Amino acid sequence: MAQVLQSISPLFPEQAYPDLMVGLTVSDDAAVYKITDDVAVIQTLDFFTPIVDDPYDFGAIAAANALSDVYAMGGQVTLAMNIFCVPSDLPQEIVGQILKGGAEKVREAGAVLVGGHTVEDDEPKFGLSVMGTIHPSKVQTKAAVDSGDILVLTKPIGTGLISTAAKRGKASQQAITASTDSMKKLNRKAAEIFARYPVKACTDVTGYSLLGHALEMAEKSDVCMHFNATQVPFLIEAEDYAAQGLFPGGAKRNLDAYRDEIEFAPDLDESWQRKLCCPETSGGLLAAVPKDCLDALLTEFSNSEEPCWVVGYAEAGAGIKVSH
Ligand SMILES: Nc1ncnc2c1ncn2[C@@H]1O[C@H](COP(=O)(O)OP(=O)(O)OP(=O)(O)O)[C@@H](O)[C@H]1O
Ligand SMILES: [Mg+2]
Repeated sequence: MAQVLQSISPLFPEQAYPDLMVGLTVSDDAAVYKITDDVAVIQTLDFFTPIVDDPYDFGAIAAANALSDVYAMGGQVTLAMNIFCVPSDLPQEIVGQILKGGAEKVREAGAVLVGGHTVEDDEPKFGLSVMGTIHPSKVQTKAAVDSGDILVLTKPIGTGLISTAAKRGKASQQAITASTDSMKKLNRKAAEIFARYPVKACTDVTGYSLLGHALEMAEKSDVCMHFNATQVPFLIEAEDYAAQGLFPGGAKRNLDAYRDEIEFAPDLDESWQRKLCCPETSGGLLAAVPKDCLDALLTEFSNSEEPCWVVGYAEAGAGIKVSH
């Protein structure tokens, strides 16, 4: 996609839009446009096909996922609009449940749903267009990781493994519930805590996987991001499903795409490598935290009963290194 976008980004040269802080050329989790010296708007949209059976949960997950890109930029959400593709024979009850799941998530985020657009389609698709706000000096990007920063992650990974196991009838109800709850969880509180500290670099972990999104940050920031594999948190039973080979197709695709830029320790076998490159849905925030505020930040996460794991650090160099 990045290559295709290069063909349209010259139509909008940066110098012609001095108030555009993040757009096509920079490319990040969301676009950011400065309105005044104190306020910038954040704009993003996301939608996808059902990834769970329950229509309410699907709506809630799609909404949490769409809202997440505003949180990844460090902002708060203000307005949301539904994007809805509906098969003509989908029962009204299911249509209503998808919309309700999304709307209740928008309200939980403190935003207001103000409209949307619906088209008929063979396969249902749902998501949101979201507007948020942020102080221009507080914008967090993928390009601002500094050597010496500590890498933290706010949700366990493994949603792709559990979804694949569920599709093949191999996942426990406990694992399916844990994964659904994780995907429905807003990144709001985590983003609010990051915003109280000098955190400049953040993204959310989604389809390109933990290491894929980290690689984007490493490349844009000109640093090497070093992960300790055993510090990476996994959802319950996700690693068991990996041991059974229940990887989604995207795990190998991601790994093949990034293999040249990732140096794995020799004892991290193909299964480990795929686990860390497995696509996630509505994952947590991956942030780079300056070392001198790490303890205070972790204490605040702990006091707020919000999870946050230290998973690595940034150092001089390039690409990704993963040790055991
Ligand atoms: N069709 C498109 N036209 C213009 N820009 C696009 C298009 N598709 C993606 N982009 C831009 O490419 C960048 C990456 O998009 P993507 O949706 O993969 O974002 P992400 O934040 O990495 O993933 P996620 O939305 O799952 O968190 C974003 O800046 C997005 O606005
Ligand atoms: Mg994102």
